[in-house]
Amino acid sequence: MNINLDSAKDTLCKNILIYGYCKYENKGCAFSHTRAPQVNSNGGGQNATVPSISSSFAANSPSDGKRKFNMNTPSFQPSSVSNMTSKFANLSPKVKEIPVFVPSGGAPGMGQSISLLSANNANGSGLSDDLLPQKKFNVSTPSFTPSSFNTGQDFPPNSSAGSQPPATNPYLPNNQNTLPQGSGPSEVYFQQSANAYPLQYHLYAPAPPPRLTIPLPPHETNANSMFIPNDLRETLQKRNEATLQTLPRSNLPDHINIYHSLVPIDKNYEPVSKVWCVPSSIYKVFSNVDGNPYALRKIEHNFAIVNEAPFKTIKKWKQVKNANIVQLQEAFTSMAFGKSCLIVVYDYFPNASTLLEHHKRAGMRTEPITEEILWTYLIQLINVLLAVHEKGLAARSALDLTKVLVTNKNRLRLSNCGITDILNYEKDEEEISKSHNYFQSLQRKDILLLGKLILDLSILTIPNSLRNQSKNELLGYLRTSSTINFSNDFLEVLTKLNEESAEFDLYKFNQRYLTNRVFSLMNNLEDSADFMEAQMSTELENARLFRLLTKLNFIIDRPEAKDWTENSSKYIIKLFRDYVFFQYDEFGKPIVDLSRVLTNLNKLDAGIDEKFLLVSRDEKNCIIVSYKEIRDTIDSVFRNLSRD
Ligand SMILES: Nc1ncnc2c1ncn2[C@@H]1O[C@H](COP(=O)(O)OP(=O)(O)OP(=O)(O)O)[C@@H](O)[C@H]1O
Repeated sequence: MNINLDSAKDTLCKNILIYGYCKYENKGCAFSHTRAPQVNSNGGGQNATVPSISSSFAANSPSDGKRKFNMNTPSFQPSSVSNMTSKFANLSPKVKEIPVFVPSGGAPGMGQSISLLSANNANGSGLSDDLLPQKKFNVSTPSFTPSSFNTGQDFPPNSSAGSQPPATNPYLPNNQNTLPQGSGPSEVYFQQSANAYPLQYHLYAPAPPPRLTIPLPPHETNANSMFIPNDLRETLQKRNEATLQTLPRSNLPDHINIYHSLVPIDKNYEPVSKVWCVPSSIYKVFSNVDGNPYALRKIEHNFAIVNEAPFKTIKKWKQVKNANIVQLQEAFTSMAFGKSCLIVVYDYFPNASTLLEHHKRAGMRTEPITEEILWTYLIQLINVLLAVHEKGLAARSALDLTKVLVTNKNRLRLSNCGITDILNYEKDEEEISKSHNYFQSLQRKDILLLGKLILDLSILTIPNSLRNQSKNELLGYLRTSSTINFSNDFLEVLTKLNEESAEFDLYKFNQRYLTNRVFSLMNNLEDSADFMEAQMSTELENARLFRLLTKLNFIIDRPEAKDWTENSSKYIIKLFRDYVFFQYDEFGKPIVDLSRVLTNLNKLDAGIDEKFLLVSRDEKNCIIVSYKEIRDTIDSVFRNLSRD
């Protein structure tokens, strides 16, 4: 290993950083063993303006300072930096040796197009004037809350238009028990979360419509194409927001077994479930064990659950692994709500909606039904039914428009599985004692439920007044209507699924009617995966560039840093910042070019040998320097900073 002894003695030994001591300290280790000074937990000295930070870190750190929070720790530092001491130490730049070009009298010349105009920087040193200690970052500074989100006062002007009647929220204290017009319960919970800082989506300028887009030459691109599309980003951000949403005040229990932070997620709160005919509600919760969010279903059962027997299918349900099911985690009873309730916990899918909500929500914009969507749904539901039946189970009431979730574009998941098995346990046991084929008959009923579900969705294409007919009449109407354009294949499948014959072989049905359709679905899924991968690759560099910018901001304009003179190594960092961000064109107009920033930062991060000219703001000093030299300087200054 090549170690530059000159620079090594200024570099803190990695063993000190990681272990707190170096066993080679007096046995030839060339690196510095001077320990960092102690953090004063009383907030003295440098830390006086940030007492809360210093005291909290001090409380957690051992007195010898070994484990002091340090940006230089191996987990944080990019590998290129940690290798720097050994690999590139002898390449560290000697700024004083870099040729300095001083133009005579600051005459306009080669540096003009990148001249840095700074009206308020009269001293020309490149330093900003506002280096006052009170400007230090302080965590106790009150945070900014947008006025429209003040707790309990205003609601955002764009909250959904008053289409729903006021509902009663059973979980709020009495004085706030009425929801404003048009706000679903979850929206109100969100507003009342005192610590919520909703993202202002409008801050991201949307891409202009194609007719307004200025045609660009083929080698140019605009900022929108460099990042993931706005709508995809917004969807993902909204999901994150929904996942992290909390409810500060409620009369819900603090925790139920290992689950805490309950937030109701029923969009249309109904006290009694239409499917199980017992009071039921669903909450987003967090697990104490793994910290993940889950959907917790509470059911107030009207019979006593005194032993494990009703839960006998739960183990099997937990074993059903399928892309089209909401995974069941566990089921138990709890007294946390004041009386015995059945609790069933599932995976949580933020902002998921039920098929009913997705296609038929009163007063809301819903996705119109097409034959292609119905084929996609059918294939996914048959896929999950095959997996469920294979385990000797039956989906039962999970095959309902209010229980099948849409978790992504055209992506279905069967949810709330296993609940009917628990609630119907005694009746099922009776039936099983009478007939050994009871579960097979339930599986046959699943096919009829599936047929009904697809039929219910298909009739959303016909006028409302014609929907209240019998199953056979509806099928007849769909076949003969001149306004409905379902293919013969689809109508045959729909009829087959709704036939009440004793025998139905799901595998044969699959082979006969769905094989060709599966290829088309597979094609769409592959396209979607390719799209997502392409989007991910546009964001690939973000973390790297963010770390680089963070480093630059840690270094530049530090209030306590005095050494920014022209001969200091830090000077070129500052000139580089000016070169990247504070450029003006030949007409004196600021250059706000994102691709230029990205190009420069990428070159800096890669540390390439390309040389370029940096000019001081007063245009008296010019330095020719390479990206590699700047990167090495930044690394060395940052190392020193994190060692102090
Ligand atoms: N696992 C889950 N992850 C995320 N959201 C879920 C999950 N399960 C259900 N939801 C959401 O919870 C909401 C309420 O579901 P629920 O099954 O109670 O519907 P419902 O129409 O009220 O039916 P019911 O009449 O049985 O109460 C739906 O918007 C659904 O999207």
